[in-house]
Amino acid sequence: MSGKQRKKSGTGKKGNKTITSAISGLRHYKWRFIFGLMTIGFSVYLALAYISFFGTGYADRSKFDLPLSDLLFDSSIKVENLAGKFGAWIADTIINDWFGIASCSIIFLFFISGLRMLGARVMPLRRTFLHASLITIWFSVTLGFIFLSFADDRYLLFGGAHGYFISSWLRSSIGSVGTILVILVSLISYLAVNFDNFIPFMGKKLGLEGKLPIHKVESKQESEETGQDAEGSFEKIINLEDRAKKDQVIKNTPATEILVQPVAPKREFVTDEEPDTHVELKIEKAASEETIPVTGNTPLGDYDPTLDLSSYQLPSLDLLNDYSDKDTQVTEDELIYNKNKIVKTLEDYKIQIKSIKATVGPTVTLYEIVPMPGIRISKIKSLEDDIALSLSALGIRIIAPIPGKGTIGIEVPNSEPAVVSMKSILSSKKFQNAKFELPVALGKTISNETFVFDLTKAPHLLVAGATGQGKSVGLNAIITSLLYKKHPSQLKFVLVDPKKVELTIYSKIERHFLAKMPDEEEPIITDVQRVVNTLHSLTIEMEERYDLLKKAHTRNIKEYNHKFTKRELNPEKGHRFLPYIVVIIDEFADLIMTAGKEVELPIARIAQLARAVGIHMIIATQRPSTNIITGVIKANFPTRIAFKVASMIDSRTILDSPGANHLIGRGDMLFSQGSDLIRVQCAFVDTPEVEVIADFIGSQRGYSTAHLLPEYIGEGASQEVGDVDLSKRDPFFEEAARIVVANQSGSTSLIQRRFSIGYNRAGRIIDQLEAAGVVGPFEGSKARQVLVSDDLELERIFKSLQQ
Ligand SMILES: Nc1ncnc2c1ncn2[C@@H]1O[C@H](COP(=O)(O)OP(=O)(O)OP(=O)(O)O)[C@@H](O)[C@H]1O
Repeated sequence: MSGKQRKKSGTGKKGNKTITSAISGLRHYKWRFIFGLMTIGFSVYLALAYISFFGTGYADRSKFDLPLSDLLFDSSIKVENLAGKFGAWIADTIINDWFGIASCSIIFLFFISGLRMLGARVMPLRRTFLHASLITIWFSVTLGFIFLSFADDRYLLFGGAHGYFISSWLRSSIGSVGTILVILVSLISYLAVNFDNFIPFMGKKLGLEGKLPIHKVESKQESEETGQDAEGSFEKIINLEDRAKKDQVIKNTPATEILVQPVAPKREFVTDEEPDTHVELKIEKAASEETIPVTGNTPLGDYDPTLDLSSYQLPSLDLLNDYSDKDTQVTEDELIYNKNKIVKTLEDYKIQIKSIKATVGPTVTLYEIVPMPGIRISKIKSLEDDIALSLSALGIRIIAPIPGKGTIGIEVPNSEPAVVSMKSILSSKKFQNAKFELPVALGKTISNETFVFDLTKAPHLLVAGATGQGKSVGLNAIITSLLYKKHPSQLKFVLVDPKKVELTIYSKIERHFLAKMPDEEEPIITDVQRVVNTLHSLTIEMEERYDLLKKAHTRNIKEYNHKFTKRELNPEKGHRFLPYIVVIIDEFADLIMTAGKEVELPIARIAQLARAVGIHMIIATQRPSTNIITGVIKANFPTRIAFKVASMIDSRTILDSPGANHLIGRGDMLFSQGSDLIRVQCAFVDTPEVEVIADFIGSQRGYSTAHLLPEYIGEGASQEVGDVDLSKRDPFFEEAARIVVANQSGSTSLIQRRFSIGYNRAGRIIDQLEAAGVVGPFEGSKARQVLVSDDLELERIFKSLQQ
């Protein structure tokens, strides 16, 4: 390729990049806000022009035949329309030249688009557009037909030019009666397709009840669910797709069948001549033909936790920026210069080299040398500073020997480090094909390989580094990788950010990915007391999860969830799908300084035990001193990440070895797991990119609240049964007692879940049950013993309480 050609293709690439970055810039929420506002403004203006046209169109009609430029720029021409000359012209165009008075749908569509750009969760655009278009065309033709004979001498064409043209064509082709039939049949078909209750409604009106091919069960369930009558509403049309799926779940059809079922039009389920129950029967038959599970339960497909938010879409890679234009290659000259300097410095100290090999990484190049036999490795190691001096470069690190290779490595920073974009890392095969439970793509290693690790194996992570060296970017990279792989039903974050700036971006994904205690306002925890309470609440969650694991005879969350999805665990007995919980604590030092042991102990306890139940912690600090990263913390956080730190002592505090003090900053880091120490260039993800991702997730349908952690009762709360006043029993008391006896389990969480109440109230009910003699006393984390064995005995207790 000639130099010219190369230059040309380079420019083309750059052009593409400019367009891509411009597009991703436009997706930024601020731009969306501006466009949204402009679109709404335009729709209001159109509405004004449209409404005003009905009063002023007659007076203005002589102006509409003028060319637009004359109309707009000739100041002697005046119009009556309140939206001015342009308004008069556009109203005349959309009404008379297009679809007549039904053109108001265009204004409505603009308005809805504007609201959606502003982030409002109103009607889905594509479906609204489809329905609005069908309704507009129908009205246009119908009005065109009705007012056909007035068309020539009026300033207002009710059906517009479109309606006039189509209806006159229809009338000349199939006559007036044919046209009326077309209009009526199309209307009835539309209503029948989109309103489930239309056919039964018509059947009833025409006295054909029970003779029409309808799906009674579905209609019944639907009206029970919505409380709406036959006519339904537009809202109902647009929710049809979701509801169709939900109905399938209710009917216990196998999951595989649900997924392949065409969702929206319910008429798919209708078989012309068959009785109402046919569809139901067919589904059940299909299910019973499958092998019946050993448990003898009704055969069900695997439980799919993602069905709760079945339309959820993972963020796409387009949301991320590509920083590859900042990619700079290390030149051959630079490599040779560095090699010569290294060889010369070593020779100065009488160290002969057999061979030297360079591996170019994104920010650092590794020179691997094989010394002549008889050279002591410690001698080379001691020359770190001399080599740094001769290369006049900071951040030189000597690895002697490179584990498993028998060579000595000298890492030299590149003169122009490249930025490793998050996009390149997430699009890598290694990450895309990663089969880990919680895959985290961190960056690129020195040999330019994508570095991916499994957080569940970590199982907790300590991140440290001096200020401004890339910690926050690192945390964002971790969160981003998880968001790109996991469905909201599978993962929840607990975010602690005493600085109140770094993690607040994620509050938008509260109803998808965040967990918090009930009654908490803010999803991101910034206050020390709330941190302490949340940590205790996590400890309760951990204990509850251990209970569930024990009851299910499983050893860890993976086995438990597997059993649950295979429907081998009964939700009636308190079993539930357990999402992973990742607790991220930024600025851990601030917490330790203010709350000391109050936070250290629960953190250590969770870190010691929570691995098996799917709770993982990531704590970050800029002050890696021994009073912050204590022995207890260190012992429980085996995986550590060190960004550049100020001193060798700090490096030892984090990694138990020097090295982090020789890093070059800007995301250059050492990843330590067990005895492995890997140098990685952290992927770069900028705050606006994270905002766009959070916006994308936040704008999708989510759960009604954040994932709720168990309520935590402070230490002072009384457990005294003597205080319980049985004359003021909770309204759920009797029902709770029946559940406890039926399940023979006196667990607070069971009651909490059954009645969807907070931990405090469930705890009070349990105390009342204890006072009434239904359950035994408090036994630590174990569920209480149930003292009543059957309903008869329970009824006797209820009677005695009423006396
Ligand atoms: N992986 C990276 N690649 C390129 N540049 C980076 C990378 N990580 C960080 N930087 C640069 O370093 C700057 C500081 O990073 P960051 O905000 O993550 O530091 P920090 O350690 O969190 O600082 P603080 O503790 O003060 O919040 C970023 O604005 C960015 O310019």
